Amino acid sequence: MSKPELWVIAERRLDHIEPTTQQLITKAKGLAGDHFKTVVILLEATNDHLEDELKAYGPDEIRVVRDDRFPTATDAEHADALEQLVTKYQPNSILFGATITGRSIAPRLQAKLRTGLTADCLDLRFDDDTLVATKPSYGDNIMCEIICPDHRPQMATVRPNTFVANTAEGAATVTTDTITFHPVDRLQVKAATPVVNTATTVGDASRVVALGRGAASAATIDTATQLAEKFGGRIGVSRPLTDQERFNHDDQIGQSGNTIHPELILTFGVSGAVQFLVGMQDSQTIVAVNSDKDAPIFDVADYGYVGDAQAFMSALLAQFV
Ligand SMILES: Cc1cc2nc3c(=O)[nH]c(=O)nc-3n(C[C@H](O)[C@H](O)[C@H](O)COP(=O)(O)OP(=O)(O)OC[C@H]3O[C@@H](n4cnc5c(N)ncnc54)[C@H](O)[C@@H]3O)c2cc1C
Repeated sequence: MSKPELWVIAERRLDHIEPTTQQLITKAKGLAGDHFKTVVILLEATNDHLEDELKAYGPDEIRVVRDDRFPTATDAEHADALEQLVTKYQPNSILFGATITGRSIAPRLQAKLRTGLTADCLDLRFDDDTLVATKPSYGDNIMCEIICPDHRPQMATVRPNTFVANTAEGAATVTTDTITFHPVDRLQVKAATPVVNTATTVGDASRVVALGRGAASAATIDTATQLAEKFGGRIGVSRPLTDQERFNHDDQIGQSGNTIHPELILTFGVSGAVQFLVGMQDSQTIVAVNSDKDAPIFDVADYGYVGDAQAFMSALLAQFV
């Protein structure tokens, strides 16, 4: 019999919390309602205080386990520690970020617990106490809702940036717990060298100029680039444009690209296929320019203009001179 606890497994990135953790806390609080307690599980070194980066997001409890081996522990050692906590507390459900680390630890834990794990989810909801996890399936062509009716805990990994992190009222209780650290000798982390990655993806930008097949000429892309510079934003593209040499997967918005929530997105010549919309429809303000008045992008747009992308861009750019 599981307890009504919904867990988020906190992930460390260098000396900070990986932002997907905060996004998952906000989502978990929304899912929990009055029925579940949201608990963040944090494995950290004795002198770490990563819980300080989590409190503001308002989980009911942050359960901390401290051991100086955690920062360099292997994924197998993390999974072993988590198994001990799950056995002790019997949570109803556990959420991980679908990051490289989350994708490695979650299935190890799932195999130990002999339960179900839905990977790379794009949405979550509860049907009573059954977690309904939505994920793209069959070559990403359909969205499947997957449940694990017979086993607990229910587990899911969630794609980064699928949900927005919001700070919340209420003080989280911080508790400490212990486990027995079982070293996995056949695998040892000898050193950890941070990879300095200065590359950004469209997911990092707060303002985005998004181009689709109706705005794909070299001249239009040049105008869009100037516009993005004026806005202090970044170019993003629909999938067809990743065929062009100047764009790649880091620039792609959508189901098989990046999920983004910028404060402003201007879309030009994008039809609004569901695979594109799922990656940007939660943007704060959406402006759409399309020559087809019936294009589905207008269904999600706050402001729409029916007409030529290049003409609109040039007119907008002229306002900055
Ligand atoms: C498994 C799978 C995963 C996918 N993942 C993604 C994904 O992550 N991201 C993604 O984007 N797509 C994805 N797709 C593809 C998606 O289905 C669409 O084909 C794609 O989004 C269409 O891109 P588009 O809107 O640029 O092009 P189109 O659908 O061809 O639309 C072009 C638009 O431009 C308008 N237009 C034409 N000329 C002008 C002009 N001069 N001025 C203004 N407007 C003009 C047209 O009216 C039209 O609406 C995926 C598909 C599959 C099957």
